Amino acid sequence: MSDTHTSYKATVQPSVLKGNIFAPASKSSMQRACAAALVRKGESNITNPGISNDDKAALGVIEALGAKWKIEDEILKVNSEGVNAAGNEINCGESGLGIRMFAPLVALNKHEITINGEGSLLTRPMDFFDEVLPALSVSVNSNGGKLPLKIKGPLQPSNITIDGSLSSQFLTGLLMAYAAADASDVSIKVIDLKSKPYVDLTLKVMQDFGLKLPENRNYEEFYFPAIPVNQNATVIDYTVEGDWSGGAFLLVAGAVNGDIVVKGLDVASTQADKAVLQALIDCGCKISIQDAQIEISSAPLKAFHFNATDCPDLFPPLVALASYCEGTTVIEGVHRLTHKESNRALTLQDEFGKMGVEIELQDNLMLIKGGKGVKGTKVHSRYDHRIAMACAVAALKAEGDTEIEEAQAVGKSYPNFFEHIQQLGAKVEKA
Ligand SMILES: O=C(O)C1=C[C@@H](OP(=O)(O)O)[C@@H](O)[C@H](O)C1
Ligand SMILES: C=C(OP(=O)(O)O)C(=O)O
Repeated sequence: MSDTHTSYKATVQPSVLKGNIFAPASKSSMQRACAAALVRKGESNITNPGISNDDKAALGVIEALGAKWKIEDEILKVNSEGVNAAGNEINCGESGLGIRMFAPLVALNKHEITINGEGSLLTRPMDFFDEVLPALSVSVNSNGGKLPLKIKGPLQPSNITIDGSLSSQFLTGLLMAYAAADASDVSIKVIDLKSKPYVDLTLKVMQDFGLKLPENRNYEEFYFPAIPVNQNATVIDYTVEGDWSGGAFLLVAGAVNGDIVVKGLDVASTQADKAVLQALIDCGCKISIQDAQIEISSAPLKAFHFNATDCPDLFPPLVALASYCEGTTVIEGVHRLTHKESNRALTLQDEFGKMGVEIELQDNLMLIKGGKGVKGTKVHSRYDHRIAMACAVAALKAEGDTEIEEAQAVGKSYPNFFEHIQQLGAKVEKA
């Protein structure tokens, strides 16, 4: 497998896309599957495993927490006896979901374990754990609310109330850990939960792996009943879903300058970023949504309104789309962008500004003044995979070439992104 961390610049020339492409595996689905396969005792066979840096980090974590895994005939086979860390260090790479989902699982161990990460993860907030884990009998020592975290359990589920407004990922981790600890007659109450569909995905994966499932009381309370569950009965077969988050860039590429078919995206998925379909319909591109594939091609595009509060990862592809839509597009949910791999409201404003697209930020609203032409120039990924992909898609119909520095950032979620658009006819050079 090629190294997805080595720095490179990608130069994208204006290109018309044509043909068929499969969306990549969803890292949200894959990372959850890894966690669920670790939690249950027995064998899990995971088809369509992801290969992104975040996915690889998740495999490293479950191994450090006691699971054994191998890839055979393209199927990821995980064997676990439940969470049981041999060592005292865990590294979550650059994955926000990784640290927030695995930290409560790490806390199931009795001995002290240090959790660390890399790149932008080192500056993202983790103070949630300082506040919440002590209420579950876990001692925590963070670096002023940042990584590294030193955690010593074992975590004991109890009735707690948490704040869900910063990220849903903390809840995802607690739900997995409560299931692993066989939580009984206890609930997690959540105030102001954001990114709700991501919690639906967590519950779906827990169900698919036969873990103990809480009752979802209107996203305000998750109640684990006092009924025991046999989490270990059979071999589990799970298929990692196609990725609506990465797929959104392909779909937008089709809408901006193409006539393509994107396969492997399930319209019945609980993934938050499936909502990209609404924006595509509203902007007036040609789109035909079928069970197994989406056909999409360009047409005169018009500005649209979209609320991305619960699907914040759609901001970057939608900004690329809005750049080509006549009029001012308004996207709500800017507050959700501050603590991603970059502060995405500002990085989108800066990098698209270089391409001649004016973006105005009005508190929670982003206004993109589209339809005035996009100019190819030198931009920077800001070490954020979604900024790199947004610039690349915007480059497809720009005037002149676009040079994207530190384009290897795409490896976090979609290492084959540039190869995929090349297969569709995009002229891309990596150097
Ligand atoms: O659970 C997940 O897989 C994710 C949840 C979202 O984060 P928030 O819940 O912090 O919005 C999303 O932005 C992130 O890329 C992946
Ligand atoms: C924010 C993202 O991921 P995470 O929070 O898991 O690092 C993302 O993929 O855009």
